[in-house]
Amino acid sequence: MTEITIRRPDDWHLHLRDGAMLEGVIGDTSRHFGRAIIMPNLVPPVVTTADARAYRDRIVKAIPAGDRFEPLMTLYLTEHTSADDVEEGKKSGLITAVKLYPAGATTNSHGGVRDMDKAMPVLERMAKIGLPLCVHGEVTTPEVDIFDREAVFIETVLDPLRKRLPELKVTMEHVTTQDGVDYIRAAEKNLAGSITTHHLIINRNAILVGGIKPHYYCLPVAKREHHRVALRKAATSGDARFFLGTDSAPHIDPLKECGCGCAGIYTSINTMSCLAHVFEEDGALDRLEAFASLNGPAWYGLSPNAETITLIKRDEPVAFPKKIETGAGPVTVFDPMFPLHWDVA
Ligand SMILES: NC(=O)N[C@@H](CC(=O)O)C(=O)O
Ligand SMILES: [Zn+2]
Ligand SMILES: [Zn+2]
Repeated sequence: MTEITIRRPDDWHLHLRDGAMLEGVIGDTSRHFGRAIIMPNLVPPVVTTADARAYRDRIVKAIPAGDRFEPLMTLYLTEHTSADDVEEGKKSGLITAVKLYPAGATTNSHGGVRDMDKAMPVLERMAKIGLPLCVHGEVTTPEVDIFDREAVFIETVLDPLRKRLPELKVTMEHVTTQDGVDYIRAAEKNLAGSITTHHLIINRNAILVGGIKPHYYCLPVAKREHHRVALRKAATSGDARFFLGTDSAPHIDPLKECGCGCAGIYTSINTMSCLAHVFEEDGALDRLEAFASLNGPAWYGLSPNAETITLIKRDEPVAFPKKIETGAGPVTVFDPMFPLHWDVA
C-alpha cells in the first residue's frame, strides 16, 4: 500500500507551553491534528477554570490562519483544587480532564499531589460527574529505581485508587511498560492508556549507547526492548483502550544539552510519518486510524473528526528539519533513526 486515508487524528497528550514557544510549535500540531488534550504544567500551572480559559484564549490566538484546531483543556490537580471549580469547568464545556502529577515526578510537577488523601474530595466529585483523570503514573520515592517507577505506581497508587473509586475514569498517560499494558488490558472498565510516538520506536539503549543522548530522554524514561514490543502490540492491536498521546514536549536545546538536561521529546512535526512507518512495519496500517483517530475520541465521549488526512509513501525519504527555530530558541526534532517515507498529503 502506498496511500492511506484516515480520519483526521487527534493528540490526547500534548505540551504546547506558552508565549514564544507556543507560537513556535502550535503549527506543527494544527497542521495534522484536529484536537489535542493540552497539558497544564506551565509555570505557574493551569490550576483553575479561569486559568484554563485564559490559556485556551492564548492558544486559540496562536493557531496559524487557515488551520482548524481545537485545544481540549485540562486542570493541574493540586492538594487545594476546588471540587466546585472543577465541576464548573466541566459544565461550561471548557475542561476535558484533570491531570494528576505526583509531586516531583516530571517537568513542572512540584505543585502536584504529595498526599492522595488530600485530593480525594476532587476525585470523588470527578467520579460523580464523569470527568476523566489523566495520570502521570510514576512514583517519586527515591528508593524506587527510575525504570521501575511506573510498575510501582500501578501497584501502590493507581490500583488502590481505582479500588477506592471504581467509577472514576482514568487515563494512564504515556504508558511505557508491559506492566502498564497488562494492567489496562485486565481492567473491566474505566481505564485506558495513551502511548507516545517515541516509546513505540526507542528503547533505553537510544539514550545511553555510544554516548549520552539528551534528545532521547523523556519521562517516563524509555524502558527495555521487551516493553517497547509490548507497547507496539498494544498500539497496533486495534484494542480501543489504547490511543495516541504524543507527549510532544518541547524544551529549547540549551536546556536539554547540559549538565542536568530536561525531560521531553519533540515529535509533533513528524509523528504521523513515524506512526505510518511503525504500523506498516507491523503489518497493521489498517489499524492506524483506530489508534490515532478513533479510540481516543470514543474514550473521551467525543465524535471522531469529520475530515480525513491522506498519508502517501514516497520513494524518497521525507525531509524533516533537525531542529525547529522558535522565538524561545531552537528545539531539536525527534530522530527515529530510520528514514521516513510516509508523508501527510
Ligand atoms: N514527558 C516528558 O518528558 N516531559 C513533559 C512532562 C511529562 O509529560 O511528564 C514536559 O512537560 O516536558
Ligand atoms: Zn508525564
Ligand atoms: Zn507529557
